[in-house]
Amino acid sequence: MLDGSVWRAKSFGASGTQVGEVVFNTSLTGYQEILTDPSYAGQFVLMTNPHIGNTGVNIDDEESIKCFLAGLIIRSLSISTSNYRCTESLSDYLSKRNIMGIYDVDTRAITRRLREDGSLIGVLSTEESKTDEQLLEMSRTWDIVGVDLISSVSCKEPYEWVEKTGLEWDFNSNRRYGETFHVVAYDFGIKHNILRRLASYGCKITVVPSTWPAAETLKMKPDGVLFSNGPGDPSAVPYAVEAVKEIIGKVPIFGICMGHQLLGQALGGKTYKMKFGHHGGNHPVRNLRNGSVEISAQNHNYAVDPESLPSGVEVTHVNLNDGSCAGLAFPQRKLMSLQYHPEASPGPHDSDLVFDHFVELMRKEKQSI
Ligand SMILES: NC(=O)CC[C@H](N)C(=O)O
Repeated sequence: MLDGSVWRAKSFGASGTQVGEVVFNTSLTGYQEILTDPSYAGQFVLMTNPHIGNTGVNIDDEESIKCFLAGLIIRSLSISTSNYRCTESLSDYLSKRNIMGIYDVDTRAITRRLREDGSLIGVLSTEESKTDEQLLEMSRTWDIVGVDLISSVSCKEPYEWVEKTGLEWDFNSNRRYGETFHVVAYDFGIKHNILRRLASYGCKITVVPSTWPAAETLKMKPDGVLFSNGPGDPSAVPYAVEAVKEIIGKVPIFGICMGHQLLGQALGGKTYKMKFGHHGGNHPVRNLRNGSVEISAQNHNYAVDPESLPSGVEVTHVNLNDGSCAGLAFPQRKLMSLQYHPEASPGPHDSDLVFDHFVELMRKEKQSI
């Protein structure tokens, strides 16, 4: 890693040499959804839960069309899989997708280091011919800051999304209205469960690429626009901030994670890189409007600086671990956003009703016209 440390481990999945940013994720389970979350592009995910692989993988839990992350780092790779939904072992799955994994490495020691030093660039290699010094040099000359990662994970053409959450997994199906709202969803690396939850809440969705012009979006006369999650540095994608700026105030808006950060910038605020970010399914967040606490799923390395926001913008949620901004609203401009993941997948479902709040925002707007 960039701090000069070298860790010996066993390899599984693909072989080769890969560079990326090392982050740790504290989720106890849900590794398949984590592997297919496009927001991990350019990163190695280190799971702090030591036992990974015991439920295998299945065909339904994919959060995108492929694994975009740089690789997986775990303590112990389960020698067997036991789950009625399992169709493949984790190891075969990673091999087929050409993703590197390592195990039998002291993940607790690496996590402690990341907590002290912050996220670090690392290199995974199975190539005996490469010296430690060569690998360390790769970690010194590669960076994730300032790089546009959303364009490499976004869809290339618009498409419609209709699939809802399967009934056996829909724990919140009582709050539905039978009315349909057309949402244009910007794909900065969108997780499928955001689309499924919106569909379950009565939305007809058109997913558009990250570079889709705002004018084209407005021509579609959507009831609302969603700005999705996505990988990397929000300051590296000024074209997306411009699109957000052009849409603000014209239709109801919901931003999630990267979408929230782009909204923060479009409103005139600043984002900054956090020391080691938030990645896990156990982050307490306080809703400042009603005082309630949600346990949330999170995955981000950047955050919006609330001090930098203009007046009128309300901080609606704070992360209780470090006090950072976890949600915004600007009622006059019909927008709301969360830094974390209400769609979970994986993670707790406490925040699911925010999709209902977005639908409410669209309903009010429709009634007022
Ligand atoms: N999940 C996301 O959308 C992540 C947003 C951004 N890439 C960050 O790391 O902060």
